[in-house]
Amino acid sequence: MTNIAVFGANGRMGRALCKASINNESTELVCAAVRANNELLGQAVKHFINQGDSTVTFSDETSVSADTDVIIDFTLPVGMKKHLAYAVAHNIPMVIGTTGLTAEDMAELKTAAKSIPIVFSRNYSVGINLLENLVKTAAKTLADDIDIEIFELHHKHKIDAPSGTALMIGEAIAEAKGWQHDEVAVFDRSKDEQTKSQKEIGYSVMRGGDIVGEHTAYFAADGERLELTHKASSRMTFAKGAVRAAAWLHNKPVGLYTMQDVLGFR
Ligand SMILES: NC(=O)C1=CN([C@@H]2O[C@H](COP(=O)(O)OP(=O)(O)OC[C@H]3O[C@@H](n4cnc5c(N)ncnc54)[C@H](OP(=O)(O)O)[C@@H]3O)[C@@H](O)[C@H]2O)C=CC1
Ligand SMILES: O=C(O)C1=N[C@H](C(=O)O)C[C@H](O)C1
Repeated sequence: MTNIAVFGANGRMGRALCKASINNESTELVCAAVRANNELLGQAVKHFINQGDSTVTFSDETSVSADTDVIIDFTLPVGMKKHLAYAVAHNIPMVIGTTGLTAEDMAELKTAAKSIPIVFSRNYSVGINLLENLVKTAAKTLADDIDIEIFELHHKHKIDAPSGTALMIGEAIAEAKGWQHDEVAVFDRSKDEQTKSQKEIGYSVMRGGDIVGEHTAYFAADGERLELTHKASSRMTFAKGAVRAAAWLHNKPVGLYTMQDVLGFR
């Protein structure tokens, strides 16, 4: 059994993670942590997530249950870094899904993974992790005159853009092509006064309503176009994946892992 503490437990993903931790037969939710000023402190989690059989109450993120085996964090970069420091200080493995991280944030995460085991993925669905491998095959197989674009759609509350998943897909394509992602990523064409170059990965973003998350990688040539699309229709998909990652991570050696490792894809 893996005892899980969910940080940011009142968030959209936090709620789904609490539910998934309760419902997975290899895991138990032992702690639902929120910020010290949160009005939910002390209230029963089961009422909040409509899950009848948990006795856990919301607790302060600075004092996590002593029997925690793995912390899960889907918050914001500033929160994630605070929670990462807590996990390192208390020697607790961590599953991280927070997106919008800078290169400096990633460097911090990699340093932390030298003292605790960490799974970090910008998408915990099985489908996107398979898509990551499919786009690599497409990028390697298709001729050099292909134009590559990534389009993502998310709900109106999402802060970071492009999504972490879109960047993950773009980075996978760049790696397969032998390109430096930073050199080929194009986020804005509004000031371009010339046509695109062949060595580009263009990103487009749509935000609206309650869209859970959709990603398409386009490989467009003269005369044909390949579109590889993934559509998530429930946050429980990501939550179940992250809880699966937590159970997998429990008792693993120190190091930085991804969902590709959890799924046995590499
Ligand atoms: N990797 C994946 O598969 C997925 C990743 N995500 C990512 O997960 C993250 C959260 O998304 P979502 O649940 O929709 O967002 P929400 O806005 O619903 O939740 C954010 C949570 O983070 C907490 N938080 C924010 N700032 C801090 C802080 N400084 N310290 C502590 N806690 C903080 C919030 O607490 P409070 O209410 O107190 O502000 C809240 O609980 C995003 O980065 C998103 O991109 C989402 C889905 C899948
Ligand atoms: O914020 C979200 O909702 C999501 N964020 C992740 C991302 O940035 O890729 C994953 C998923 O698409 C949902």
